Amino acid sequence: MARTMAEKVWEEHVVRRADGEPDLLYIDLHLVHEVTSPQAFEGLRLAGRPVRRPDLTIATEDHNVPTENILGPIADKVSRTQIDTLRKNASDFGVRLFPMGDLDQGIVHVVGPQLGLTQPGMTVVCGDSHTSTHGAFGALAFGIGTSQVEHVLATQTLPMAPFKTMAVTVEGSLPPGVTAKDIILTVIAEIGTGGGQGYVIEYRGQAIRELSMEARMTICNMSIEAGARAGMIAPDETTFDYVQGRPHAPQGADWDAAVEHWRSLRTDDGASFDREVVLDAAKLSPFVTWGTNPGQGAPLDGAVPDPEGYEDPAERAAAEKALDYMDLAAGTPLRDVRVDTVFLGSCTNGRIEDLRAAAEIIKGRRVADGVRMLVVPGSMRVKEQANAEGLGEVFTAAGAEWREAGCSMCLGMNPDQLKPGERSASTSNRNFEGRQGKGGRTHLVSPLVAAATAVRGTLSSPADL
Ligand SMILES: CC(C)[C@H](C(=O)O)[C@@H](O)C(=O)O
Ligand code: SF4
Repeated sequence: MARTMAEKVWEEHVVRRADGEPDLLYIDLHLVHEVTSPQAFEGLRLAGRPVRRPDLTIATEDHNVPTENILGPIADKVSRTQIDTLRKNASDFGVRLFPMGDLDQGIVHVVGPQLGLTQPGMTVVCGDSHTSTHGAFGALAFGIGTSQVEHVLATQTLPMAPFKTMAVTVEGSLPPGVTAKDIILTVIAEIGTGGGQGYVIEYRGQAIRELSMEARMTICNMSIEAGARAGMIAPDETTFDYVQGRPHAPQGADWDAAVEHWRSLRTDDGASFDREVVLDAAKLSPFVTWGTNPGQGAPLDGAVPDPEGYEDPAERAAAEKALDYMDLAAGTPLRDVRVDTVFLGSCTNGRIEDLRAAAEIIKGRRVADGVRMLVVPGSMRVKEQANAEGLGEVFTAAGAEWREAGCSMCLGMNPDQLKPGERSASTSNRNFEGRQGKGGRTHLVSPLVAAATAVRGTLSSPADL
């Protein structure tokens, strides 16, 4: 029978199947960070169990790290405790850790792919919802909770409930100036933040095939914002070129065998999906959010919607509440919305291509008066590469702050936060109330829109400059 890619990868990892029980899956790669791992390690400690496969487990510091003065002590006590606990756990259990100051440190979802740890056909888990990022390689990658983290640490397996399959096909080529971020924000606005619930989404079609690996990661990263269990893209030459030669990639004959296997993972012709969504790339344009969930978005060319326009009473009420929190009036052109802060970074858009795209726009220009721009590389390797290409200088010459790697202003777990009432254009993935700091207001945007907005001070695209 014709099968989808997700079904193939799943089947290859089933180690136990029994009637009326979830399949027990083998886990190829377990990524760990400081926020969701302390109780999991503590559970092992209490049970006197070791980590089953320390060689398949890798930890990094990202959420709680400051992005300035990283070698000094962490001022915030909670953050310091989280980091110290991870360091102790990694050392007690023999897990490799990338601490602040290490060249391999960075956001967990940037570090895995960059080291070649993430590979096609793998099962990847992490106690983090944006683990869906790794699906860009044709891996089946799930965010898991802390009790599941403990299960994987102890057994390298995980019982998993069955999933439904969805295909999101983006036909044709993207117009210039339209990016992966615009695709995924449009998809979420279309299917809603609950539209993906229970599904593994496979993104396909010409526009997806034409994306770089980094852009594919941006798309899969936000699958969770549509409520999906995971997102995937079929591995192809773009994938193989990206993985080849990375520190953990297979080599020589192993590489050839791996590529042959990876090619077999694509969805068979004639395989059926439980749901299909089709988008025409030519109709897409820069897309931004106006509300307080990632599905409340509109084309930048448009205006803040009128809640009266929603037929569904729940959607209308949500829009009213969002506009109130965001302090926006219905009908305001989105281009007139003034921001205080621009945040370029996160596991959605903090990779080298994102920085390059933004730097190209910022180069020779200035960040607008009264606007603060934070540029935060997703990893220290990204920072190193950016500096080698002169991008750091471009950002600082324009008046932006060029920081060290971490989650930073993507969420308020470190010193990089919005003040109450401040408004940001942010390349991250969540615009929930208070996400970037208590009372902060977030507009999700692409790196191109972030850069143009920094220059003009109002939500803008490079075409406006
Ligand atoms: C802290 C962590 C559990 C959380 C997640 O799971 O996604 C964070 O990374 C986020 O983006 O909100
Ligand atoms: S960058 Fe943001 S979304 Fe990504 S792992 Fe960190 S907090 Fe979560």
